[in-house]
Amino acid sequence: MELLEEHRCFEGRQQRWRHDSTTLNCTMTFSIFLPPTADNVKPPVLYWLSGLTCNDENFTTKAGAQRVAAELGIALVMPDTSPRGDDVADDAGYDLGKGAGFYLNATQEPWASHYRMYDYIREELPTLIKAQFAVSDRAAISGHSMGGHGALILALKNPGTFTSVSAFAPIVNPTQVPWGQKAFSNYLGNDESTWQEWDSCALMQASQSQDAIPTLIDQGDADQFLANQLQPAVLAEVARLKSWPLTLRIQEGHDHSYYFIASWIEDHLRFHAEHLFAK
Ligand SMILES: N[C@@H](CCC(=O)N[C@@H](CSC=O)C(=O)NCC(=O)O)C(=O)O
Repeated sequence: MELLEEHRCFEGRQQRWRHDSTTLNCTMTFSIFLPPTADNVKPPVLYWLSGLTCNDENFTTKAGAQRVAAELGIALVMPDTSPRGDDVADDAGYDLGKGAGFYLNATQEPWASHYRMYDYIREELPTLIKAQFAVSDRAAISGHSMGGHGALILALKNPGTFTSVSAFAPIVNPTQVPWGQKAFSNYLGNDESTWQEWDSCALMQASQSQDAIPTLIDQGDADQFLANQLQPAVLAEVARLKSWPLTLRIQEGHDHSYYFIASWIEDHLRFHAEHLFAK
């Protein structure tokens, strides 16, 4: 691992690291915020998954999460959104290829050799974080848009791994909307039955009641992608039918930007803290 940057931030440390990923078969960069802690106290971790076109720095520099994470004693881990490098397949569109990994494991060429973001976030990155940093085993997950989809599917597919999940303007039903259909047909192929295991609505529909975890979704009503890409009400309806503890909040006047995330991230951190620190 190579330390690329380090900054004091409130009473904690904001760092950026580069490492070789065996899962993704390329060099990756991630950011981490380490809060101040008393000696021998290991903070829990909130994994943040960003959206289309992002890398690890969008959330780090725009969301303003560090002040409250420092106060609460939560470490923040911000991975990149896709594999990177000259030999990694890409597409001219902003919604496919680099910056658009969709947190799944691709099965189709030319994507399959690198695009395994699901395995990277589920296994390789947490293993590395726990080995290299003094953090506890307790973890929660959150994300925005494509990253909200990622957070939801990671939580739904891995019962017991996360204490809680939250999302800002997530793509909840990717099998039914243009962003998801473009990504899934390329990464997974045209057999739509293989898409279901990457769709949070389908996963929640098939979930067991004992696996439900507290879930918070914020959605701006002035979001330009709300009607044709996001539709969080579809997941809220599945949650209602399954008695899954999901709270969907519609935030008046907010769009899809990081100004929206910055406005509500404190609520999400306090929501996760309640569950990360529960006895
Ligand atoms: N360029 C695109 C829209 C790209 C965009 O809005 N990206 C969002 C995430 S969208 C869903 O995953 C984002 O977070 N951008 C980075 C930022 O710092 O704002 C278009 O013009 O339509």
